[in-house]
Amino acid sequence: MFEDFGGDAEPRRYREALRSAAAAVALAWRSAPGTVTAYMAVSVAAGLLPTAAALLVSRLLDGLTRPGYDGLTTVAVLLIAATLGGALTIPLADFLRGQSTRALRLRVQDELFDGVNRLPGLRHFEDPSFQDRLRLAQQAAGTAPDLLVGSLVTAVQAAVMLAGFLVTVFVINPVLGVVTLLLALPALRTQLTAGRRRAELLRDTMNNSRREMFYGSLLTDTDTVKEIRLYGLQRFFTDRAGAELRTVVAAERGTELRNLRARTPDLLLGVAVFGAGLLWAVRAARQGELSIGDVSVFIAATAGIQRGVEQLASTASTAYQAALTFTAFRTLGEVPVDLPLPAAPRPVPPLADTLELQDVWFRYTAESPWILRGVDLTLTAGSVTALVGVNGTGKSTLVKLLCRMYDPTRGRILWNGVDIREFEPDALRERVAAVFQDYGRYDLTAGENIGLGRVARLDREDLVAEAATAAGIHARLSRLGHGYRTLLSRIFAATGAAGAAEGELLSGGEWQRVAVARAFMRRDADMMILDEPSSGLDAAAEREIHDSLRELRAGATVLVISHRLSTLRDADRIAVLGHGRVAECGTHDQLLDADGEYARLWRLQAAGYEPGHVGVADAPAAVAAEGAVAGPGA
Ligand SMILES: Nc1ncnc2c1ncn2[C@@H]1O[C@H](COP(=O)(O)OP(=O)(O)OP(=O)(O)O)[C@@H](O)[C@H]1O
Repeated sequence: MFEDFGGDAEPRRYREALRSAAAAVALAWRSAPGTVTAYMAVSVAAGLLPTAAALLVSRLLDGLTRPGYDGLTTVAVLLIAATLGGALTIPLADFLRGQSTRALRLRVQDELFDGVNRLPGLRHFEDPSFQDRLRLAQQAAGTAPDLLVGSLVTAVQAAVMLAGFLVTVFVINPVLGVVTLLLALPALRTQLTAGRRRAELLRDTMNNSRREMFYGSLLTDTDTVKEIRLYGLQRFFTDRAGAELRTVVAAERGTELRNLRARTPDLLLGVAVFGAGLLWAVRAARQGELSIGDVSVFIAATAGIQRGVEQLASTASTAYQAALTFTAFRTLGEVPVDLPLPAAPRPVPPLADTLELQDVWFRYTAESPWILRGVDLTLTAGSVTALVGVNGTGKSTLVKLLCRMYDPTRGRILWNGVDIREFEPDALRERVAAVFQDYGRYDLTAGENIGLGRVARLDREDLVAEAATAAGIHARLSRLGHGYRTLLSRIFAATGAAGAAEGELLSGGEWQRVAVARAFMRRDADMMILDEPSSGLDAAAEREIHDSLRELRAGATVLVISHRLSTLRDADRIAVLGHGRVAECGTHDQLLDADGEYARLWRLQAAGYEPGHVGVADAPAAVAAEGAVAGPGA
């Protein structure tokens, strides 16, 4: 596992790395088998050429010193051919590597998103350690397979070159050959440790790197840049980004210093062996035991072996690091799904009876406080239920449970009497339309922003316009430069024929209507959930949406959450959530008669405006009411 590779026993870590390396190479192979084969072949050929060139140089030198030797031209031509081959294989290998990297990028994107999309709930996405892991997986998936294939090729090249040089040195001085080869072992171990340290560094600083990116994005994000300027936060966030980066850089420096210290003895030893070999070769040449050509080959081969050993070791280091980080990607598919899925899911029937929360308890983690503490609530099919309560009482949390983004920690939610855990989450969600409090604003066209509500009908302009009309946004969207095809974006520019940027902006309330229209694309949904659907709307729009809802909801079961009680008085039932439970439940009149929390909230808001009338005066009134109730209820 990714979490374990720092503290694990060495052999198990190597095994994990090997599995990851195999998976990464297999991934690269699956992406572009032909290109990867060609790349390897060209690279191996490139590895053979230096040895061939060294041998040819030796032949040439010997030929020059041997009177009457007539093969000089052939040797020279071969040497030129080897040089030419060397020159050609480099750009060709580069191109092939680029090709395989491009194919890999396409493949990785699919596999990564498949790994993420198979998680049905929200829990992992709201867990910072999962976010760290995801980021590492993303980073590793994009680079590790390529690095590993590259390392494999480099290793084969280095091994081929090494073998050639080793044979040469063995022929001249077997002892020196063995010693030089043995030197590879400590160097290899040092480099593997260096690779592990780098992989651990990447993992351990991922949170800092993500924060650094986050602070950086705040400084440029269109959503935050306004406040940043108003409050003069540029320096503040720049410093924070800088502090995170400094932490990463300091950790990197520490790791690289440790790696350098560990490597120095290996390097010194290598030079000592080379020096000894050189002295021996010079002495042997003086005594006539070696020819000048032998000495030149010997020097080139000893240096070549050391270079090869060094290259092999550092390749192993890179590969080990890449393999360890790739573990985050490889094991992404092993992340347990956050919602247990039934072995034999039941089909979700139309909601003909009730949707019932039975003694539902919920907290986000085992350490965090209970948000819901035994909620009992029955939504009758075809009726409108309103949910009210002060800020933070868990209304939106309850919505997440109804959409099965989370499962209740205790208790059950029954759809026509069947526990919703017996359904496929996607099948359940197919039957639900929702406007979340924090709905999405997609940098897509106006039509797409609405059509996403029923993506299979994204291109049905008639249905999109119908939903927009019901949400009271049709006229506005029709007036946009390109109507429903206008890009609603502040970060992307659609370039038109004249080359002008065509993205247009909507106001907050207009965006909210677009989100409502998106939900209205699912007018066939059994359950419609509206979490503060009109908080940003003007009075007329709010009335319009509620009228549409009345018209559209025919047959649908509706749950509306709102702080504006005036918009909820027509609901069939109003449930007041307080202290994690349904404190009161009834019709508007029943709750007023009961003279409890609802009646108190109602009177507070009514003091600001006529009940039922929604006008400009309701905004301050609502704020005043919320402020007044937040204290005791919170
Ligand atoms: N993902 C989360 N992880 C941990 N705690 C959360 C998470 N989301 C919400 N909470 C906590 O759950 C509590 C209830 O939040 P929730 O959004 O459900 O309240 P609400 O009743 O909808 O509030 P409001 O009226 O302000 O919209 C809050 O105190 C919040 O801190």
